[in-house]
Amino acid sequence: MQGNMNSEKNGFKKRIKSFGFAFTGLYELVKSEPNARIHLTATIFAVLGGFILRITNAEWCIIAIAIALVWAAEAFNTVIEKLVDHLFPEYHETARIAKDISAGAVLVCAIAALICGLIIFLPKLVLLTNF
Ligand SMILES: Nc1ncnc2c1ncn2[C@@H]1O[C@H](COP(=O)(O)OP(=O)(O)OP(=O)(O)O)[C@@H](O)[C@H]1O
Repeated sequence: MQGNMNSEKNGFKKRIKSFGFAFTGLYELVKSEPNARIHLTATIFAVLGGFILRITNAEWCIIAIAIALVWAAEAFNTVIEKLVDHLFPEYHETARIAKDISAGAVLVCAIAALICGLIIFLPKLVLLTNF
């Protein structure tokens, strides 16, 4: 029983620590990647825009998914870049292809997020400027 409780405690502590590592990872991402700082700026604008233009719950869900998609793609792209740089310090065709495909994935997500943002915010901005 005592052993169980201890392992649960350790398990809970471990979960908290894991959250800490995950936040450190996000901090490293923003610190080391200029693109991540662009995503951060876009995220702040999207959230502020959401409040100012009073978007609906469904629109918030779409914006949240779009933001998460871009951040996740950028994070995985950075991981791939770092691993590729470690494995192939010199020019290598495999490294080029891996990095280009990974960058392509970010581009696809960013374009989708931009389209969602335009569809949601543009009509509201037009209405706002008309009155
Ligand atoms: N070791 C390598 N071998 C071959 N080509 C490479 C290598 N490293 C980078 N490249 C090529 O250079 C491009 C840019 O790589 P780099 O590591 O500078 O990424 P980046 O443009 O800085 O990406 P990000 O802006 O997302 O950090 C890659 O997409 C790839 O085409």
